[in-house]
Amino acid sequence: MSTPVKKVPIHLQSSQNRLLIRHGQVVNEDGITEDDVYIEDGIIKQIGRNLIIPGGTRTIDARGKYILPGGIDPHTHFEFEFMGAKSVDDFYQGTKAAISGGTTMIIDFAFPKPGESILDCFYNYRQKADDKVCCDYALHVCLSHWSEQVKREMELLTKEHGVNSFKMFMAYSFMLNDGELYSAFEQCQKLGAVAQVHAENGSIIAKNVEKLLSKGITGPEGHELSRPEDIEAEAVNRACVIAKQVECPLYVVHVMSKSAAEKVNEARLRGTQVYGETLVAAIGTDGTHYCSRHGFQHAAGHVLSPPLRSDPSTPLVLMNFLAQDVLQLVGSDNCTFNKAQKELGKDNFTKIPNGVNGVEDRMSVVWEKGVHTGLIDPTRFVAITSTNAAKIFNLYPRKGYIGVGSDADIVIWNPNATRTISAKTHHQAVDFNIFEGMVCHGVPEYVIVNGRVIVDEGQLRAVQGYGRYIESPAFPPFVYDPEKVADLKPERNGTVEEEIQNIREIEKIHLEEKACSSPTPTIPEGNVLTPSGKGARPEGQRNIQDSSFSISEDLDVERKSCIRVRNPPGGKSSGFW
Ligand SMILES: NC(=O)NCCC(=O)O
Ligand SMILES: [Zn+2]
Ligand SMILES: [Zn+2]
Repeated sequence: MSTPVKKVPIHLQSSQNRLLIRHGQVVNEDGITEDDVYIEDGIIKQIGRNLIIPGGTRTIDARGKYILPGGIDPHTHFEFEFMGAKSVDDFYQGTKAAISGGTTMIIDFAFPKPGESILDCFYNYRQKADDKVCCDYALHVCLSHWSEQVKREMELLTKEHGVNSFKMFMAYSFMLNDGELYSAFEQCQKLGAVAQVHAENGSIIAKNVEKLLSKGITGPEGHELSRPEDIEAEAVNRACVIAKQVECPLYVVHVMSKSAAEKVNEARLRGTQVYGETLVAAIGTDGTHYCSRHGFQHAAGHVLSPPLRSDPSTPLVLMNFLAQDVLQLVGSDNCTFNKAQKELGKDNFTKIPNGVNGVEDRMSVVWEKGVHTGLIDPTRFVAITSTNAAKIFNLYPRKGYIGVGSDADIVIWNPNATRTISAKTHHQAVDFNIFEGMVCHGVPEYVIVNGRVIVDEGQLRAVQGYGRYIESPAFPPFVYDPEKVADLKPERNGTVEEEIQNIREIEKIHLEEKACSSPTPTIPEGNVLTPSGKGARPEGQRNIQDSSFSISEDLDVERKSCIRVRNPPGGKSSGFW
């Protein structure tokens, strides 16, 4: 099977006019300026004051508003067949919802079906997505087993298909063991790819599940009990240790707990090249929703893995970690199942399809919890919702940046407007929203995707098939060569074409070095994504208490009251606790 060639509809082939955005505050991760932005043919052509532009150009007045790089959601699962169900947001509905919330690019995970090769899986995802996506997209590829064939196909995907990231699981039936992780990371390093891990200790989860079910705990509250923080933290630490052995850059997806984030931080301080992604779910809600008093539908609607944490301080702590560069980015892990699909686990929490919404609300919730509360400023907001993803996956400065030569993926953000999140009004296909009722300050009033105004004064006009597959080249310099790129910051008013050229040069050198079997490039130590000093954690915030607990440990009365024991063995009430 060959890569599908995408046909661009005739009405989208010509330049979608010209656009001038005036009087806004242009926000990049490194600063804010008051400038006008002129767009032509989907590309930012000029930035500055008193620009000379052709007559008849549409003008948007952004006075009092921010002009942000469109959000990049590095973690979605559209139309994903998982745990006996298929996620209901497909590539059309999912990307449409993304745009309505200010996200202009998504990176989905191609996950192979049983027996499917990763190459065929990639082709099949292209086939599913290309004609549906309303915004640009890229693909990570999941390794659901390890073999010589997988190893060969990783090379093809990296060299010929623009895949530069591979996700491996440390839990679920398709988890890799430590030796396999080692080999897979080694191959990633050789190819200039980023290794991604779902970090939870699958063997211990299996034991905990067995114990919980035997005690009659079958409801959604069992989900978090079977997967406590320690189990996440242990796997994060192990993945970091393995990555360090082979000097492979590591990206920990969905960091959900304080203890796991601490492990990412410890590894970074030790000089491991590791990046931590948390989820909008983790900073916008918490694991108290698993309590049985909420009823099955509500609790099951919050089930994802790793789970939301019952320690209610977790969202704030994770937001602080994002502020301090302990964590680098926020994804959505949008993997939506309707209430009827969640019912698959009515009698056994292990059968509840794992996943929640987030692609539409990610930007608003991060703004609300981060910028509106004063924990971060708009530049850090841009870094954690867009720029860092672009850097790690080698899309920068084409994406994640407002500069001359960058794609015109732009959001005009009104920090004073509010909206209330609800499943009744969201654009997603799913019939539940984990942020139901949350009032968010900060609304995307205009969303420009490749130069087209798709959200226009709040009105959504998404175009099916308008998005493109974007190749993610190997050896992202921000990951593989941080010292070289440190001096290459694009000039805001200059051109980024030169910058892109520089980056391509660095990639070329790496590829040539690899071809000559030269020694492995050394991975410089420490934080590479933010200006110096930003990553340093202020004194006094280092010893945040680890609140994880073991399922054999006594729980407080409040937690116990959240657990419903069904069919206790021998008809007695459970003596589990
Ligand atoms: N996170 C989750 O529960 N569902 C999506 C699959 C994954 O990312 O592990
Ligand atoms: Zn995962
Ligand atoms: Zn995921």
